[in-house]
Amino acid sequence: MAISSSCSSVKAVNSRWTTPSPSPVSKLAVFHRHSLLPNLRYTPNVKLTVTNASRTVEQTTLTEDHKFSTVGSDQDDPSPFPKPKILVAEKLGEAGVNLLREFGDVDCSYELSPEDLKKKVSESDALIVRSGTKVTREVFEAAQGKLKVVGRAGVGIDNVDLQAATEYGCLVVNAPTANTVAAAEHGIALLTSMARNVAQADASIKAGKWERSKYVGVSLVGKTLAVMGFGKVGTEVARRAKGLGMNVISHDPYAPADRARALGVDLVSFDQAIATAEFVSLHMPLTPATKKVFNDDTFSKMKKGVRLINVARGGVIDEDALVRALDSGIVAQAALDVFCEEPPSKDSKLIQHENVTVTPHLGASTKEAQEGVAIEIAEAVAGALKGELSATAVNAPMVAPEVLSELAPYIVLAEKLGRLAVQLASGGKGVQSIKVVYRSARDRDDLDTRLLRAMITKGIIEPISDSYVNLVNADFIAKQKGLRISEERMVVESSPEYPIDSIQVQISNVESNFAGAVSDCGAISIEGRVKYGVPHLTCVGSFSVDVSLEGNLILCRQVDQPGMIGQVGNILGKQNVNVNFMSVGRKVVRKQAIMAIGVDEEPDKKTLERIGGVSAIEEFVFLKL
Ligand SMILES: NC(=O)c1ccc[n+]([C@@H]2O[C@H](COP(=O)([O-])OP(=O)(O)OC[C@H]3O[C@@H](n4cnc5c(N)ncnc54)[C@H](O)[C@@H]3O)[C@@H](O)[C@H]2O)c1
Ligand SMILES: O=C(O)[C@H](O)COP(=O)(O)O
Repeated sequence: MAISSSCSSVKAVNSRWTTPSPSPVSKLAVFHRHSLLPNLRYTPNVKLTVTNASRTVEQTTLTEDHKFSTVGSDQDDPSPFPKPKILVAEKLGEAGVNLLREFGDVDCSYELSPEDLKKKVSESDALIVRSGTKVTREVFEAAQGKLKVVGRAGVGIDNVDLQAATEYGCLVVNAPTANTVAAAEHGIALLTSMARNVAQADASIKAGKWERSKYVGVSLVGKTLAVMGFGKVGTEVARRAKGLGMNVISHDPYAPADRARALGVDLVSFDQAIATAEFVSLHMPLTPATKKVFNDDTFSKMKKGVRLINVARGGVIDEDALVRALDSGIVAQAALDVFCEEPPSKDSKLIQHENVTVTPHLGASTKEAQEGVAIEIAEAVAGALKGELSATAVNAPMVAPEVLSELAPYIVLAEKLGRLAVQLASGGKGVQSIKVVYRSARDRDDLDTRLLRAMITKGIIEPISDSYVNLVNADFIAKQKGLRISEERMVVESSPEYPIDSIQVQISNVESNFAGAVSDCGAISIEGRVKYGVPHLTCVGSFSVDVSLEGNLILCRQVDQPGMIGQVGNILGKQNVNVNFMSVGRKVVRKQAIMAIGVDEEPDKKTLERIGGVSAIEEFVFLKL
């Protein structure tokens, strides 16, 4: 479905006036106090100090429309806005909870029923979970856009419906590093205890038995371990297994071979790994591609008597097939920390199997890891609520802080250009086809435009719909609305010190309510630049102008003749409308010109009609920024 513009426009010819749509800025101002991607405004040289238990950072940064230039404890924050509500739905380390309390209202409610969870998220800005809570589409539906961030206090995000989160514009962040060592240590604990029957022997002796010959184990030294998934945990398991004298191979289609080689690990194919190894340890994520990847077929390819360790996700194994492989002796033993269903049913054949050792998803459960994870996720969630782009975002592009800070004024420019362009479109066909041209002196791959594209999309969509657009859902919403946004990079000769020379937004196949905005190629076209940190409109159609993008804008197409600035300025002045910028662009002297007037206030209908009544003015339009 294409979107149609119904923005305010006035034509001098027939003086038709349509009611302006409500200002998207006012709609968003409150909302943005604690939301991902605020209505960014660049205030050069503003210092932001973020202080928390683990670090103090000072950096030049963005502020929001309402000039929230400092973020800190309650005492420092004079903001009249309420604190964000953060629901912690599973046990989180104390240090993380304390960090969150400095920033928001924290509700620690554990073991919520799905119904209670849905009720609570509809009142929460952020939700923090571990692996025990299913954050389903229904949860996002129930939140009705209130939920801005889901924080997964751990690595695996298979319990969060990422597609639904993205559709609802909710950022998902995780804590991917703090439990790596704990998980690897648990993997090694399962490997060694399985090889020596520690758990079974312990149960036997507690049952009053003394079965020394029954529990003869196998040695690890010289045996081959296949690490399936050479990521963070897999790497640490490999490192430790090497220390135990094992020969380690690994399968991971995405891991760099040199990283493996540096540890003395050979990267091999899946089939080679499982056919060669005496021990197979699983460390891949649960994805559609890895679901039940260990099944009857793959077990049949394994070395007879193989031993299996799983501290990744239960779902990568077909559990019924594993029982069959254990019964047939293909798999001699299995040590499992994770299960398809958690907790597994008490009478599960797999759990009860005498050759299986189990733990209740304890991989990340060390004091150290839990404190680390809690701090990592608290920082990520608080940062996201402040509008920072998280380094651990799972469903949004990650933008490095230095890139963000450099792009800050261009982000504002991008949104304003999007907002202006869509207000220049009219007619029943609706906006469908948008082209953005970035002119830059930088190399092609040295400019990340995802954020700019998202902000242009936001600028285009928000004035004409009630969708809330942010970096997370911009592409999704654009697609849903039938918008095709293409991007083009043009390398120009200017200073590479600045990331972008200019941004041009073109809307094609649509009529305009201001013919002067239609360029020679038939598309509505506007262009802007950042000058001294301030976004400027520099081109309308094929006319050059130069007006700072602050307040609102009046564009007039007129005969280029003396006295025009005075006449229009007079009309505005009489109504106490302050002009903040004015620029006239023309192609041929004394022919046609475009006058761009930046105004602080919104002129009333009569004032605009008077401007339209000036005889040399052929058309004009009032645009909200
Ligand atoms: N049991 C626990 O408590 C616990 C603790 C931490 C992590 N985990 C789980 O361990 C797994 C690994 O965590 P991580 O932090 O190392 O993640 P990671 O993202 O660093 O590593 C995962 C690796 O798997 C690889 N991979 C993806 N698809 C693959 C495939 N088809 N075959 C082989 N490799 C594939 C990726 O390339 C990546 O290198 C995750 O499933 C995570 O949820 C469990
Ligand atoms: O993916 C993870 O980080 C681990 O599985 C840990 O899960 P947990 O937070 O539920 O212990």
